[in-house]
Amino acid sequence: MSTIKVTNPATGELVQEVPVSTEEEVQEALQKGYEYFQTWKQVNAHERSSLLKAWSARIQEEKEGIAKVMTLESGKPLKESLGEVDYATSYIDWYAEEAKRIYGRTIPAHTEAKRIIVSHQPVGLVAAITPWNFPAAMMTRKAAPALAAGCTFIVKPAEETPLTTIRLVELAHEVGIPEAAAQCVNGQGKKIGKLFTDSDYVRKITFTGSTPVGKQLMKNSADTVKHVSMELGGHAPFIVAADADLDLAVQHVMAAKFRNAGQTCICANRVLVQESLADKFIHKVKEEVATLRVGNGLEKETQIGPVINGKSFDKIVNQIQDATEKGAQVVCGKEFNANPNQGYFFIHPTVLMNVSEEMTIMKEETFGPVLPITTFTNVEEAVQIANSTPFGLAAYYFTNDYRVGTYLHDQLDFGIVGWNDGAPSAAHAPFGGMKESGLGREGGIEGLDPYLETKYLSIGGF
Ligand SMILES: NC(=O)c1ccc[n+]([C@@H]2O[C@H](COP(=O)([O-])OP(=O)(O)OC[C@H]3O[C@@H](n4cnc5c(N)ncnc54)[C@H](O)[C@@H]3O)[C@@H](O)[C@H]2O)c1
Ligand SMILES: N[C@@H](CC=O)C(=O)O
Repeated sequence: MSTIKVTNPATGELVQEVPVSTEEEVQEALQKGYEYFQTWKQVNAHERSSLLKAWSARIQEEKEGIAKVMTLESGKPLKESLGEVDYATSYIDWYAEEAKRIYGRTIPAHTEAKRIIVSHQPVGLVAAITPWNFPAAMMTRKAAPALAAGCTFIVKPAEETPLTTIRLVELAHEVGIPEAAAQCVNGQGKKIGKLFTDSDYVRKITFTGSTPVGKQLMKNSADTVKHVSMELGGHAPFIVAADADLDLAVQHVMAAKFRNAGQTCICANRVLVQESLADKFIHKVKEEVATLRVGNGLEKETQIGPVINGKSFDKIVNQIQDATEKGAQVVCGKEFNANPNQGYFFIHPTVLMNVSEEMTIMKEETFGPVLPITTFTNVEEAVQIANSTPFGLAAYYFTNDYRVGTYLHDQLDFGIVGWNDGAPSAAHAPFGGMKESGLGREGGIEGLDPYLETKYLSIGGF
């Protein structure tokens, strides 16, 4: 039997081995999900809602255990893993309520002889592929709206972090969500992704991960014209205007950059500070970064865990080296504590100044605890730098001038905009990107639409 070896990126130790689903098992699961859809879609919305609420409550009962597993497989500090369990159940709670609000409408007809009615029905079997950086929340924010809408659901978690997802799916079954309505298969992304996209049983692919993989999934979904939702990479600018509240901006850049060791798709990836405030800002950030404790996520005082694997470690180190070779100065950081042979990968929080647009770090997502700072002279220039990327997920700006704030809101080509706010994620708000950062929204009322078909009924003969 082939297995995935799940290892702890803080120690390199084996956490658990997980059986890889065979092609036959995946096909069987897809068929089961497809067939059961006919039953699940008829379960009334209030019952689906109650089952989702029971699932959320059961996860909360096991919060500590789930968080520990999450830390072991992802390296995330335990406090953040506990926070992610809450974040994950907040999606289930939200869609448990939304399940009861899938309304239709009537449209005034153009003739007395007709009635026009619009209703919604679930799209069918939904196949999800999820990343390692939020192994609980990225799954529940797909599973909860899918199940709420009446879709059946199958997920393939990241190879690095399958354990959290497997447990959450088991808990769904424990509370009575039928096994065929929520399934989990495990294995290599490319292989299982192809089985998902090739399958006629699957009506929708929902993915969170890198942009190249998202593009491939979209291409592969074209032959069967599947619905797709794509939550892909980001390259968030964090703009600090001259009039900004400095303490607030620094507090929020710390959260927006260093959460999960910089491994979130909405992490601040480029900091743009107006020239007159730059020295003060850099000084304060340096002081704050110096207080961050790097270590094993299970240790109570740890704020920055390891990065997920050697590939990620190399990418981040290369970005730092490229920047320094091209003239960036290291304000603090550039200490590494990694041993590829033993399988652990730590990068100490690093702040770079004098970065410029030709450096790789200003073009590519970092997914690590590195904060590059550049300056701008006026807001028009800040917008030009911020928008000069194929990505359009999150952008942040700090200003107390409503004219500057409104201008930036209007000009920035990003799906999520934080004005004096570096932590915009919430289950009740639409999360998603423009341009190559994705398609569709997760969370909020918008997060249910991608799981619903619109059906228009025209009744004649009146
Ligand atoms: N938007 C996000 O939340 C997010 C999350 C994780 C990674 N990323 C980005 O992706 C980069 C690399 O991380 P990664 O390699 O783990 O991401 P990835 O896109 O390769 O992996 C994410 C998921 O996709 C699966 N996958 C991989 N190749 C696939 C394929 N060809 N077909 C179908 N599924 C496939 C993986 O098994 C995993 O479940 C990061 O540096 C970051 O830029 C973004
Ligand atoms: N960090 C994101 C998800 C992607 O990384 C969130 O805040 O939900």
